[in-house]
Amino acid sequence: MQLPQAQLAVLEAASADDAQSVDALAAATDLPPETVTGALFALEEEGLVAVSEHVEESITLTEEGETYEADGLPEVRLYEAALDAGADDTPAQMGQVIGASGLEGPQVDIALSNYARKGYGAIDSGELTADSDADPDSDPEAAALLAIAPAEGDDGVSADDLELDDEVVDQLERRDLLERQESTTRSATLTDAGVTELMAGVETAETVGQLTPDLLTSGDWRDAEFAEYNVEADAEERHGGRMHVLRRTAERVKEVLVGMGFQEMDGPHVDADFWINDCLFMPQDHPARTHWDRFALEKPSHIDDLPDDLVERVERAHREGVGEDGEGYHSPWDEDFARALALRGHTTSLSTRHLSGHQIGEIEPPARFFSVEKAYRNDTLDSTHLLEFFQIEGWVMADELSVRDLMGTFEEFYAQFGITDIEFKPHYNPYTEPSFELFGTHPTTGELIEIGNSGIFREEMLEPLGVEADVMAWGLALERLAMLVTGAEDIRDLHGSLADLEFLRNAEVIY
Ligand SMILES: N[C@@H](Cc1ccccc1)C(=O)O
Repeated sequence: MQLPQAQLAVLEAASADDAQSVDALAAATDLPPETVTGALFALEEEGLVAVSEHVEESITLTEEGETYEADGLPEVRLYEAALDAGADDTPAQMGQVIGASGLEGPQVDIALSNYARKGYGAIDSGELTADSDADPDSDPEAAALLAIAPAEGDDGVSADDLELDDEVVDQLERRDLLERQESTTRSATLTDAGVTELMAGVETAETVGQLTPDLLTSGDWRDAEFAEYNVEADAEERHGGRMHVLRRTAERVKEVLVGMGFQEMDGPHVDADFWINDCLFMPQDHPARTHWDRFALEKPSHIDDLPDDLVERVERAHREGVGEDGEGYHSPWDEDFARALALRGHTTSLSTRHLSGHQIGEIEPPARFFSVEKAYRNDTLDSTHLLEFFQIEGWVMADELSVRDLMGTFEEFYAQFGITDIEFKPHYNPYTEPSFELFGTHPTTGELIEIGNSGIFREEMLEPLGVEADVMAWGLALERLAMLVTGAEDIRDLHGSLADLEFLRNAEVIY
């Protein structure tokens, strides 16, 4: 019989008695593991080898798990401090024991929530007792951490080898102290037919793996035997470049909005407070206008050019209000304050610029505009907040708009991303009445997350801008939409210096 070279090499390296793994066969034949796997599948099809698969679970400690493996579990450290404080005898002040334990930050909560569960003692109205029978040396979770901790150079241990208690492992997994991985190993033995063929003598068949220009020009391709493709063979993963999930989500959002009849707005990232806040009837002493939220510009610090007539009308709206029963804010209004430059805290500055007629000329109703652009806020970074983020800004100008139009627009928009369960909550903005926040359900955590803010622009804002029709408007968070669409649980996985490359490589934007 004739076999392609790789298959023959694998057949010769295989044994009838001992199952050999792909890695062992790869080492013996000097072939890459994926070639060996391919050859094995072909040989199995010929009935010459039997291939068995073994799914192995391996366990590794997370960074937090490693910390506790080295320093002790927080609840054990708390117990030890409690014993030192004599809490096995008389209850001790919780604050003191925590101080003495050296536990800090989130570890304190972790210690407290595991302390009673694991029988180390009780916590009651600020006092802590220690159970003198508890034995941290036989803490099963601590023992499991030790057993799993890798020896130098090891990458993960086989779960089977460890003989760990399933419940303990589950518990540690819930605590995010370990991770499980599964890998499939294949091994092969010669079948009787394989042995027989080998004894009868197998020759190398000249097979061609790749069609070359030579084969084509010489005409040799006519007689060549081509190696078969094996689409199931394991192969090395290659990661090419791809468009970032956020960028892809943004592109998709633009397509959807253009499809819904919207036109795109453009405008400056650094803008005068006038356009960012004053035109929105935001009082100059509003807390969001202080340095806490705002990235002010030092150079230049003020805009040169504002339309005088508009400044005058906006000032009047702030001071006196709009309409017969207008009241205004009774707070100072200062033009210099309105001229100050900052990184825009929302892209609603683009909407005020456009609605005023000063950006692209007068806009007549009905009109629909949007932007998907960056906004900047001096927030505290956490799993749902970044200092800069993308807002999906939009507005519709028409006669007789109602809340139903607003809700219907969101339902139509989010449905394009498979999100059909958005929820609305009444909200307050100085520039809209009524106002709504939008929430979506996170696909994996099930948590409700805020995805946007919206409303119908009020008279006090529209009148100075010279708009007579109704305008409904919104600012939606692109990152939050991306979280709902991709299942990302932490916004910092998406962008910034902590971005999760693995996630970015594999995340899909489904629509
Ligand atoms: N500017 C608001 C969003 C918004 C825009 C327009 C109308 C209502 C709300 C925000 O950043 O949250």
